[in-house]
Amino acid sequence: MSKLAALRDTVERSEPRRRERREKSAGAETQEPGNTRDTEDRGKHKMDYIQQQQQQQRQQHQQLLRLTRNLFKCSLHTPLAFAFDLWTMLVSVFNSSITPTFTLAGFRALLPDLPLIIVATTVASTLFFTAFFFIVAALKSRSDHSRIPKELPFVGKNDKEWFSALRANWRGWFQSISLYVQGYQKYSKNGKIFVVPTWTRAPQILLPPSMATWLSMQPEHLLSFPVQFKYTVGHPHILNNDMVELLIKRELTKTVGTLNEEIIEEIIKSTDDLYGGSETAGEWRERYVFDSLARAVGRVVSRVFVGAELCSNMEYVNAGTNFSKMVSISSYILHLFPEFLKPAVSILVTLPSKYYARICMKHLEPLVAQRIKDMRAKAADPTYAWEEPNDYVSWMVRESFKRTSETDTSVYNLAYRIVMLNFAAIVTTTIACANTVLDVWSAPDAEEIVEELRGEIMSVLSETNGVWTKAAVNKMHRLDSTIRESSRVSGIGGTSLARQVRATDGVTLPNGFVVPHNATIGVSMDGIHFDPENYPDPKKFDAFRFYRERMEGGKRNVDLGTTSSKYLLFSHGIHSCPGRFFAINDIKLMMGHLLLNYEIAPRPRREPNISLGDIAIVPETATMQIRRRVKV
Ligand code: HEM
Repeated sequence: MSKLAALRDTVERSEPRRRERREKSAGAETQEPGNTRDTEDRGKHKMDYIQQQQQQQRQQHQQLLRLTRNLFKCSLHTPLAFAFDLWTMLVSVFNSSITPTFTLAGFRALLPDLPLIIVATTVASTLFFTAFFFIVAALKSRSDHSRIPKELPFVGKNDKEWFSALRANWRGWFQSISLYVQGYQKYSKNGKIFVVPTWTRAPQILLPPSMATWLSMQPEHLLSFPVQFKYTVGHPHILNNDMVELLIKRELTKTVGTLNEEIIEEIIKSTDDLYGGSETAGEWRERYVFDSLARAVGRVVSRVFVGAELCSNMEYVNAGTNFSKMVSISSYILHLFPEFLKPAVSILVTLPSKYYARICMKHLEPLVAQRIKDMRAKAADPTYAWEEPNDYVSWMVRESFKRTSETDTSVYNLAYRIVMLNFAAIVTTTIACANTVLDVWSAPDAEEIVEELRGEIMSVLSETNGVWTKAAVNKMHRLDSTIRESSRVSGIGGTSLARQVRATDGVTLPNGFVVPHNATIGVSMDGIHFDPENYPDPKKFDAFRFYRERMEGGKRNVDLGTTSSKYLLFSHGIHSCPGRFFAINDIKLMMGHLLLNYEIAPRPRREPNISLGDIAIVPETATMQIRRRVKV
């Protein structure tokens, strides 16, 4: 019997039973309590009725399962059948009802078996695309590997294997951390250079830590960050422009601490919405760690970027987060293709990020246009009844008044800068918050850590009447140490200071070795962060490690914002993250508020971050049990 015939059979066989059940249940409904004479009969009848209902529900579930199994088997049959199956499944899930399933399945069952030609075309095209993808990946990896100087040791590649370059890249995709740490121990510790494969990019040449400071000081025209914004984001005139970074350094960093009242207000609103306000005290809720924090962080960061009104529009906030995710995903996909195919492939793979950028722009363009109008009106007439908000949009518009080019003045270009600012700020800050929550509340001594942190925060805030002043936040050294330590052990990826050689003649390293044009270089961040010479017992999450170094070791440069060749979360040198002081302030405020106002249940284990190539992804399925604390 063909699969489709099997489905038709299931549907037909189930129909009389369904009719019978419907009749029974209709009868039961009319006979229910009102039709019985005495109380005993009524009670018995009610019990029967409930049991009947339960049994009916059980049968419906079983049928749904059986039907779904059959539908999936049939999915293999034809693409058209697959589309129907998917639709049927979705309807069933959303309606939690079996009726539409039967209707659609019945309709599906009426379809004739589609001709063999369609089945053959589907199979042939799948095989063709798989073979095409395999050949493209094999050729690209071979060409990428051939550009690496032969004399450098390669970790994770065996030249004697068939398709050695492709297989090495595969290892670079799934075993990256062990390769980075292995190569670091064997070569970097001895001052030598080595190479690691990456599935997506060309193999990366990793330099010993002794060259990290040199690497961090190289100018952009020699070595630059290996991004593909050309394809993933476009708008080169906006990206290759100084305005975003200038305003972060000149305005945003200067205001860190001064906008804490607004930031705390937004933190309170967003955490009340997500985790419950004081009226819910004591009630446990289960929340996804990453997703819920992304919503809160997106809102908080946006308060300073775009002001009080737009920051609470969750369509805008979520679109900003999704834009960042989709740009990263499309970049990873594009890295799989050779340069000449990227323009064509990018049209398809950037559709999701373009969609989210459009949602952001729908809100940003009118905001920027209105701000320009208001600021001009106020400049022309100081009595104009309008107060300029102290946010990134105002700083940007004021800066644009000093400039003349279309890139720096058009509403579209100014609004798109905010989209890119979100890209740099939201996901990175969320990762740091999510890692901290997971590391603290999964630690064996979670309760003691939380008690000490609460004690510190309360003691500092008692000196400022509960106000989160800049000085107060700076005094929270235990909190700072906890976030820094979490980012050391959990981090954002396996390598740091990744740079592509732009100089056509290559670049000469401090030891005289010449790295060729277009090669990618960097340092093994995992190796450095897990080196026992840098951090005793390096794999342990030791929340107060840096606090002790500060208090007992007399070290002053161990706060979260200090970068060094041994601590690379924010990179190091001339390209170290300019937004880190703003990010750190936000993370401390967010964690401080959670610690003081919420209780998070200790977690049985810390789900490991997922290492994909050179990035570390916080497991999005990790959840936390959280409740509002009862204040005494
Ligand atoms: C915990 C949060 C954050 C982390 C871990 C982080 C990390 C980084 C890293 C590793 C880089 C690359 C530096 C390099 O080229 O080697 C970077 C660059 C950058 N970050 Fe951040 N960042 C964070 C938050 C932010 C925020 C909140 C903003 C904006 C307000 C921001 C704006 C930027 C910009 C504009 C660059 C590019 C700098 C350049 O090209 O020279 N970042 N960040």
